[in-house]
Amino acid sequence: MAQKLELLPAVDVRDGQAVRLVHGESGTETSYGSPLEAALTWQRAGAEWLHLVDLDAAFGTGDNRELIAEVAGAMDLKVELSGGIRDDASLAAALATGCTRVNLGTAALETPEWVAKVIAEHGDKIAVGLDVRGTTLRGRGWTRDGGDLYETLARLDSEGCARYVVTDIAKDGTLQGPNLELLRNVCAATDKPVVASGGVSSLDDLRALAGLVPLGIEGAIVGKALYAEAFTLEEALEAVEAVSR
Ligand SMILES: O=C(O)c1ccccc1N[C@@H]1O[C@H](COP(=O)(O)O)[C@@H](O)[C@H]1O
Repeated sequence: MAQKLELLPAVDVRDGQAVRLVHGESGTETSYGSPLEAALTWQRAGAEWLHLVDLDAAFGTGDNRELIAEVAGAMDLKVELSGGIRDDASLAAALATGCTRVNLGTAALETPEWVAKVIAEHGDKIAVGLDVRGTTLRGRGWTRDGGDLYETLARLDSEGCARYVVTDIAKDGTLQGPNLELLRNVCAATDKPVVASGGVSSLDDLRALAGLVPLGIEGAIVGKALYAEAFTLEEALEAVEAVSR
């Protein structure tokens, strides 16, 4: 039996609300109400993971730290926490939520020494989010260029980074399908597991990602497709289970 693709339904929080953005652009929010209710909905549907993002912290427009801690604390499932984790204090607050791992974006581009240190200290509790346009990384709410994808990947690999969360910004929030070519290329460049993010629109997209598990794709973040009810989480879990049988 092949390894099953892990599914990570996303709850992105802006100004206290669960939202989805298009291309990660501030101002494109569609609101989906209470983040806790959204997270509990995915948990009740059988999710094993939650991808929980503090978008205000990522954009530098404040934070939702207490709410994020409340959501993470209410979950029985595994939580991957992202957004604004850039120094010792924000990392300590993130880990104190009891999350399974954190996902660092901007810090990996702007403070590589600190990221190397926390990778050495925390091992697989640290993932790095590689958020790209083409092959150029973007940080600070995806508003600033942050270097070349493959150079950064090689550096992080050499520092022992445990896994990567790869987002094609051009696909994120668009329901246009994941960038399979990018994901194949990243998997070819690292031996570490890769979580795919951006563009999932259908069960066929999830089946295509499940087909990349042997290359190193470990999981897929699903956002807008679930909120737009393109399929249910139960259907998604069944679809990836079927590929692994
Ligand atoms: O998830 C989004 O839609 C998103 C949009 C714009 C910016 C960030 C976004 N998401 C997450 O934020 C972290 C990066 O945060 P930081 O740079 O470490 O502060 C990234 O990993 C995405 O998961």
